[in-house]
Amino acid sequence: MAALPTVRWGIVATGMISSWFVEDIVLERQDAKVEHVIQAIGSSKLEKGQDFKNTFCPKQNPRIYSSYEEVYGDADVDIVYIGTPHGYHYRDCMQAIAAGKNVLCEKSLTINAKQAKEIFEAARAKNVYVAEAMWLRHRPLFRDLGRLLHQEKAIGDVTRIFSDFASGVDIDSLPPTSRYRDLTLGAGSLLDIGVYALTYTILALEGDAPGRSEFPHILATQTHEAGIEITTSAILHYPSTGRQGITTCTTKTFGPPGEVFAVVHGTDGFIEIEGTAPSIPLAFTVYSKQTGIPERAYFPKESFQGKRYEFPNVGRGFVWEAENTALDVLNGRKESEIVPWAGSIRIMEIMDEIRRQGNTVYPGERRRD
Ligand SMILES: NC(=O)C1=CN([C@@H]2O[C@H](COP(=O)(O)OP(=O)(O)OC[C@H]3O[C@@H](n4cnc5c(N)ncnc54)[C@H](OP(=O)(O)O)[C@@H]3O)[C@@H](O)[C@H]2O)C=CC1
Ligand SMILES: O=C1OC[C@@H](O)[C@H](O)[C@H]1O
Repeated sequence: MAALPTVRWGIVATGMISSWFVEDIVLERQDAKVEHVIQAIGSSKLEKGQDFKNTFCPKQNPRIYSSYEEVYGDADVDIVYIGTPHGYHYRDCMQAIAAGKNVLCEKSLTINAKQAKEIFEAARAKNVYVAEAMWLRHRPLFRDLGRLLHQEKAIGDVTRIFSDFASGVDIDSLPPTSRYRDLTLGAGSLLDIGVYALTYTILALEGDAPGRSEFPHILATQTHEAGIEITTSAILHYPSTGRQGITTCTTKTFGPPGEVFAVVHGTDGFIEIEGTAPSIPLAFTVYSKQTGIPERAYFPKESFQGKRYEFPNVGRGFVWEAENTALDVLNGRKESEIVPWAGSIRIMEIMDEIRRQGNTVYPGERRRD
């Protein structure tokens, strides 16, 4: 069998998400298209980096550094994966780009749209690849959902969507330095989990070209506890199509596990999406409109069999993102088709407007009325 092309990752930060990502990409898979090498690990402490390697990629032989800058300076690193809290994404992306590195950076890409635009401008100037690690967009479920909605028009023309991400975090019990509490790290439910609920909304309402349609009218409200935004509700309305979405998120409670977290309605039916969490969707069901009885165009759900599509997870679900990103870099692309720059800017702009209305301001930002 021909050897697989190799991509050499530099991992920046050794927190939870970096461990999930690295464990997944070193999984041995029959259908792998790329061999992922963990070339370097950068951490605030050398011992943390060493422990990380021993625990999450024991068969790899990375260089372990006690700074992120050394990862950026390592000539054998093809792409840097940034797993720091969102408050540091701008700094870390800019430093990696300045060193000429390709970058895959965790969601939310930045704190605001201005920072995201500056990152993309810097990447363009340096001719390097940058993408936001919105792993949801790389999942086969998400791709098939988009195709059914917009190419096959399985529910006719999309008219609206409800989408939610509820995740119970006992913020009070966490130390003030936790990324769920520290505003300099980007604490708040919208940037942490609302970004997923919005990703479904944008897929449904903006179609396959996120960020290229008109900007929606937005009506939003946010609740804060001890200065941290813990609950957001937003209505998005696209005037030219009349499409509407209600997008909500909260860190105050868990949604029912495995239950529906988003529903998309169209002129000919609706689709329910479910899974472990909105970031880990596992199935959706398409319900079609009944014809011939105009006043009862839909059966009550209990007596109606929808068509269910299931999508098993592989590992934790990061392999698709890692593989698509590696192939982009190996093929010399500078931008992901799946998570394009315009899409990341659009979602940051929408979150900026929601935060403006909700009065959520991060350090270094000016309050806008
Ligand atoms: N795609 C997904 O499903 C998920 C994505 N995420 C995203 O990943 C990012 C990180 O989240 P998560 O891994 O949960 O966070 P953690 O707190 O677990 O880890 C963050 C790591 O960043 C480094 N770091 C640098 N400066 C700081 C600082 N001042 N305070 C704390 N940590 C710092 C540390 O690594 P070191 O000491 O090694 O330098 C730390 O371990 C966030 O942007 C989040 O939105 C999070 C969870 C799931
Ligand atoms: O990306 C994420 O997905 C799962 C959540 O629990 C986590 O807080 C968030 O960062």
